[in-house]
Amino acid sequence: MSNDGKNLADIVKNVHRRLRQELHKTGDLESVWINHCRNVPCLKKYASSMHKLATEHWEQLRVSNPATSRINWTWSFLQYYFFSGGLQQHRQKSNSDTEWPKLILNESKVAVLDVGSCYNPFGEYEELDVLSIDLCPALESVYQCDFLNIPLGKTTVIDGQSVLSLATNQFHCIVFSFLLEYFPSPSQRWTCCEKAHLLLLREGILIIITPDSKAAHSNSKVMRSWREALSAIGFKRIKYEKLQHAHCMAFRKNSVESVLKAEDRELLASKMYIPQDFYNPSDSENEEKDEIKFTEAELAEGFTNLPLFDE
Ligand SMILES: C[S@@+](CC[C@H](N)C(=O)[O-])C[C@H]1O[C@@H](n2cnc3c(N)ncnc32)[C@H](O)[C@@H]1O
Repeated sequence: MSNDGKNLADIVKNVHRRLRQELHKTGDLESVWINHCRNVPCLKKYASSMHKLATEHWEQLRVSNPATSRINWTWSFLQYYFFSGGLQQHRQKSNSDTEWPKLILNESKVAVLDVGSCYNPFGEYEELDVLSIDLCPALESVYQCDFLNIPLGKTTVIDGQSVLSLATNQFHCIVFSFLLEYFPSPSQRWTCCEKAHLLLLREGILIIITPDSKAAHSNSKVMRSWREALSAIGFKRIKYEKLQHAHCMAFRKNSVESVLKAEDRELLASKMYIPQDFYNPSDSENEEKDEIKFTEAELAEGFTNLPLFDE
């Protein structure tokens, strides 16, 4: 990547690192998050850097090598699932007698909620009816909203450029593209996934994309842990693929909400970890070495556990 691209990536990574540092120092997740949301100059710098990084630098790679793109991957999965019989195949596999509502696609469009959208990358697809939200939008087509704290209710309320509440059981698809690792705590990642489950229609899809330029097996333990946590919420992973720079996953909402006990929720939330959670982020040298240590056996197991398709 050029120097400009590297500088932009550093701005983005430094915001993530600073959030982890603050949490490590204070242990007070709520205050760390509130202070972060109030730091408008920092949010705006992040938004413009991320926008530029994605549209000027990563876009070049997308053009020269489309198979590396998380946007292309998501679109191709949605085409398969909603327009080429994927939904019906998975309904049969799940042995469910659920009737998909007749209005499955309003005017043949898939209703997508893109959380942490930044610059509305899915807005280019006519077949998608996208509601793009972000803590600090880079473009006007994206609405301001803190997904962690947005109330869920019967209707989606939009006021000017802000989303004030979101309707449950409304979306065919929710996208978390490079979102979850922004948060300094596993419990925040868990909260996002629980909310996604409430917002999706039954048989809807949660897409999770998380960056990782290492080989697939090196973080297979982490991806397996996420899969277990999401399964307890009622999501079944129906597709996994490791691209050059990201893990891409599609989870299907297979069941209605399950009632979890408080202690189970705590344990499950802790499963939404990322390797960086375990390091003292004040030692910035660790940042580049942030991988969980694996035994040889775990590495071998990792190879067999990461097929292109799970089913
Ligand atoms: C790394 S960027 C990813 C942008 C885009 N989804 C992509 O794939 O290029 C993460 C985005 O998540 C947004 N974000 C972080 N926390 C959020 C929250 N609680 N609610 C909504 N957006 C959030 C950030 O503002 C940032 O734009």
